[in-house]
Amino acid sequence: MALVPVAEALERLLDGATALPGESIALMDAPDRVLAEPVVALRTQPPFNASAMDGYAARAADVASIPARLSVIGMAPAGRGFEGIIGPAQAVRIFTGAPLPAGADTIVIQENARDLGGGGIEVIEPTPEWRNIRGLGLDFSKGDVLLEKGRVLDPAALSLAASANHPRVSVVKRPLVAIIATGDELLPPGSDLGPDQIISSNAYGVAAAAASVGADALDLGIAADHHEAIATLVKRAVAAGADVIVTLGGASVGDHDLVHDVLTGEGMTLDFWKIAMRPGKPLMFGRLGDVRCIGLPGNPVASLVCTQLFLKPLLARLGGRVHRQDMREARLGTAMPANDLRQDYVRAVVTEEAGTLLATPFGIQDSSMLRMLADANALIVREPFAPSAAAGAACSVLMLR
Ligand SMILES: Nc1nc2c(c(=O)[nH]1)N[C@H]1C(S)=C(S)[C@@H](COP(=O)(O)OP(=O)(O)OC[C@H]3O[C@@H](n4cnc5c(N)ncnc54)[C@H](O)[C@@H]3O)O[C@H]1N2
Ligand code: MOO
Repeated sequence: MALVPVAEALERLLDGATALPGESIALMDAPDRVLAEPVVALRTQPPFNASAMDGYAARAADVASIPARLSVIGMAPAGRGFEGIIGPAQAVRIFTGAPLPAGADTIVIQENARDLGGGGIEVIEPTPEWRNIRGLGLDFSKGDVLLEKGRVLDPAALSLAASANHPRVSVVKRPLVAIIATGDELLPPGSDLGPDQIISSNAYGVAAAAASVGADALDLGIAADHHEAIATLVKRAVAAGADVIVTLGGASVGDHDLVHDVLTGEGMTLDFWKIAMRPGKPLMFGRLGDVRCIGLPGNPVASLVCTQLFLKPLLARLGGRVHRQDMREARLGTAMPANDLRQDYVRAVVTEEAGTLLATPFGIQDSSMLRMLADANALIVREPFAPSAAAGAACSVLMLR
């Protein structure tokens, strides 16, 4: 079977992936969630003409020129408006946020008034009409669409939704990705290892990547290399309502690489298996009903590079989010040989020198080497059949952090 080009593999994997249905949640639980429906104002804000300052509500005609002496006939704190009407040469002591009393059409800030005692004040600064007043509906009016569907609920959006009188919002369900590690050699971190065993590491990075695009991960642990063990965890993933099942390892051609057979046995329709990419050639993708199944290669670096390139965009889509890879132009720090048919993602360190990014690849690129991946901050992307390139040549890099 010909290897599927990376761009085509991504297209096929994302085909038909749209935001999951909405769910209603309390606003306090909604930070960083994505709106499934627009937020429409249930009220007008401010709901009355409001004082923007502490001072005196007055008639502009009385305070247009100074000196102006007024008698204070009442008080209007926020939350309790003055119920009378302000007449000529009268004022009401008012505080920020209080409704403008009837008859008043300006606010004299208290710094511009002197208390004369006995209920009188003298205004010492002329104050024009409508000064220091927030008009009815200055912020928004009932029925306004305040936040569009797809908006990520950042702090300002959350406070706005609250202000519009919504205790709950409808947000896109968080995608659920079930993760199944496979391999007789694997044990969880903290284990006493036998001589032929290693630690199962891939699920941790995959789960973190899922969380970084707003998805939930369900770690189903490690299945031994036999059909029933893997099938049991696949069934568990489906029963848990996973939107995506990720298997780790067992995707290649070895006698113990059972993932394909198990998944198809459970009803998966294979879309593609094996792509023109290094690392990550054994990547598998299929659909089990509505559940997308991604078979990640076992080699840890291949697992995580495929997660970056395929799983994160898919989960972002399902979560109603836009995901862009952070691609930059750089210069090669060292020469690179010609590439073969697989698009290469070369672990590298990118530094900035005099405004130019310099990408220096690591000398060894074995896809088992997690330490080098953790030391890398970027992947140099080499197109299939790219010719050899000299140090200083332009290159594309995918920034990882
Ligand atoms: N004859 C061929 N052999 C291999 C090919 C090939 O095309 N022909 N492809 C190679 C490539 S590329 C990769 S990548 C690996 C991936 O194969 P699998 O997906 O079947 O992975 P495994 O064989 O199960 O494991 C490979 C390697 O990774 C370790 N591993 C597996 N799972 C985990 C985990 N959860 N955490 C940490 N490490 C894990 C496993 O112990 C192996 O060392 O196949 C090549 N072979
Ligand atoms: O995907 Mo494999 O990791 O190319 O080594």
